[in-house]
Amino acid sequence: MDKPGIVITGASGRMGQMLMRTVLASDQARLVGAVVRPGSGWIGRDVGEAMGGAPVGVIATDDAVEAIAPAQAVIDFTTPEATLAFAELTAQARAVHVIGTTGFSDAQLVALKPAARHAPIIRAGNMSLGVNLLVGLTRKVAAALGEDWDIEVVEAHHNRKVDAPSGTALMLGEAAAEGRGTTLADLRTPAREGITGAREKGSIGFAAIRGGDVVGEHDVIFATAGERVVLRHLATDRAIFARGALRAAIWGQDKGPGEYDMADVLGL
Ligand SMILES: NC(=O)C1=CN([C@@H]2O[C@H](COP(=O)(O)OP(=O)(O)OC[C@H]3O[C@@H](n4cnc5c(N)ncnc54)[C@H](O)[C@@H]3O)[C@@H](O)[C@H]2O)C=CC1
Ligand SMILES: O=C(O)C1=N[C@H](C(=O)O)C[C@H](O)C1
Repeated sequence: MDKPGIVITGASGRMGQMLMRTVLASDQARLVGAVVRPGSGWIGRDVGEAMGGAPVGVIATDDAVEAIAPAQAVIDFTTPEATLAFAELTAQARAVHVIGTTGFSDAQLVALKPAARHAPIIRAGNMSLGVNLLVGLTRKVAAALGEDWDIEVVEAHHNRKVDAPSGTALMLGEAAAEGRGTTLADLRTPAREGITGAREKGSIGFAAIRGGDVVGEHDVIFATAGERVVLRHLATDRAIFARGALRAAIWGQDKGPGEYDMADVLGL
C-alpha cells in the first residue's frame, strides 16, 4: 500500500507545526495538505518556509474542502467548533480523522457521532504513550483503594491553553471513576471557590494551573489519613503527542467506520 497522505489542520498552531515536522520526517506517511484559519498570514505560503526552513511543496490553504478531499488521514488539533466542521469533510473523503482537540461540550461530542458512521474517528485528550499507560494505572489504583481514599487530579499547562480541566485530566478522572465502578459524570466535583463545605466522600476533584511554557503535567492524587499515592506524568516535548497522532493515522488505515481511542491504537 502507498504511504497514506496526511492533511494537518490548524497547521500554523503549536501542535500543527509539530505535526507537520513529524509527518515530514516520517518514512511511513506523506504530508499532502495544510489547512489554516481564514485570514491566516500563512495562506498561499509553502509550509516549510512558513516554519522557517526549506520549501516542502505543500502550500497552506484555508480551503478545507479542497485540501481534505484527497486525504487518507486528517490530523486535527484545533478547536471544538473547527473539528466538528472538519469531521464532516473527513467523513465525506472516507479518511481517518485523528482528533487531538480538547474542550468539547457533551453536545459537541454527540455531534461528532454521525461522521463516525462513515469513517474511523480516533480521538484522545492525550496521544502520548505515557499518559495512556497512566490511564490504565489510574483505573487499577482507584479500583484497589476504597472510598476513604480521596481522588484529586491536578494539572499544569502553558499560559495559552484555553480549556480546563485539560482533556488529559478528564481522561484520568474518567479512568478513576471507572475503577470505582461508575462514571465521572457521577463523581465529578464542580470547580471549588468560596465556602465549599467539606469534601464529599467518593468525589473526584480537579485543579488547573496555567503559566509560562509548561507543555503538560498531570498528577492523580489518592489521599487518605496518614498517606498519599501520587501518579504523575510530565510532558516536556510536544513531539510525544505528534508521534502518537501519526501512529493513530497509520493504524486507522485498515479500520472500518467507528469511534476509537489511543488505547485501541496502542493495544492497551
Ligand atoms: N490530544 C493531545 O495529545 C493534545 C491535544 N492538544 C489540544 O490541541 C488543541 C490545539 O492546541 P495548540 O496547538 O496548543 O493550540 P494553537 O492555538 O497553537 O493551535 C490551534 C490552531 O488551530 C487553528 N484553527 C482554529 N480554527 C480553525 C479553523 N476553522 N480552520 C483552520 N484552523 C483553525 C488556529 O488558527 C491555530 O493555529 C487544543 O485543544 C489542545 O488542548 C494539544 C496537545 C496535545
Ligand atoms: O493544550 C495543550 O497544550 C495540551 N492539551 C491536552 C490536554 O488538554 O490534556 C494534552 C496536553 O496536556 C497538552
